[in-house]
Amino acid sequence: MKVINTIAALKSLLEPIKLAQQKIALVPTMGALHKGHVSLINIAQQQADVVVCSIFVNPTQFTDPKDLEKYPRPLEHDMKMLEDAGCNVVFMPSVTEMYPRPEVWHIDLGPAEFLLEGAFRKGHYQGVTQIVKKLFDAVNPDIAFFGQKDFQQVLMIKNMVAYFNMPVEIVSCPIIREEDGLAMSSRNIHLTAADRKNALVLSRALGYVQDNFTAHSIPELLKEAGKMISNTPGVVLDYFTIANGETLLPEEDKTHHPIVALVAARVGQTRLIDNMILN
Ligand SMILES: Nc1ncnc2c1ncn2[C@@H]1O[C@H](COP(=O)(O)OP(=O)(O)OP(=O)(O)O)[C@@H](O)[C@H]1O
Ligand SMILES: CC(C)(CO)[C@@H](O)C(=O)[O-]
Ligand code: BAL
Repeated sequence: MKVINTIAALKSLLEPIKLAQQKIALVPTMGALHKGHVSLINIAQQQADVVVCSIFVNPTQFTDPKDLEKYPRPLEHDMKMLEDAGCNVVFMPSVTEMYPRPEVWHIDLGPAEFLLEGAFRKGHYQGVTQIVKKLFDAVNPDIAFFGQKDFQQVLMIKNMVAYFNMPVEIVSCPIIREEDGLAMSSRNIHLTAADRKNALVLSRALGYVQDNFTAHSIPELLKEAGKMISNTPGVVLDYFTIANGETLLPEEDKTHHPIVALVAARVGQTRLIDNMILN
């Protein structure tokens, strides 16, 4: 496994591979790797010749400075996970490597930018697309893999790729969960034992909605899920919605496809997100 810290070194490693017409995959991450990230690498390995994983805690997508400051950075653990997963290249740049000078970034990501996560983390998707564009320019991948856990992020990245007309295929990969259903997330490390128990209500409420999607109306499903969450101590709901999977607007027509239930909540001091596709 090669560990690379600069764009120049990355380009000189990857350009001959690209010229030899080998397929290059990119798995962008912010580190603190878990089985969810490994699953993205494993899916990438099935579809490409060379897998590059980037680890970069991107400051421009954080809207809460405390969230950025306490973001976990367990470097040795990450290197071992990537080595064990058989990752070919790790790209781990510094902040100045990615942002050598002040820059203005703003692109039109469509109206869904301002909904859900975009409403609670203002400017978040400008920061995400800014760094993903830089990573795509540095790696020049044929294909890039993202988790469905960040459902809105995948939509925003697809919109960014369309905006710049970039020749990169974007693949959304299934959510990997703990045995009891909690979606794996780097931020789960911040949960206390009580939070960890309370956090289960998120996947349970989503599971309830998924299991009962044909039997009940959307307002009934939302009411029941809302009740489940508000009856759980220590959980403060930001949103629970049943939405059109393309516009992210609340969906009323059950025949539309895809429909997705999305949730975000603060569990103790930790903000978690999760979702399930319903049809
Ligand atoms: N449980 C999961 N299953 C599948 N993919 C995941 C999972 N968790 C994260 N990913 C994906 O891994 C990629 C890198 O995510 P990131 O490094 O932010 O990890 P994270 O666990 O989502 O952390 P965070 O606490 O920031 O939400 C993203 O495309 C994300 O959607
Ligand atoms: C895509 C990403 C690596 C960009 O910083 C980040 O938003 C993430 O980890 O999901
Ligand atoms: N996994 C999405 C990145 C973030 O929360 O900033």
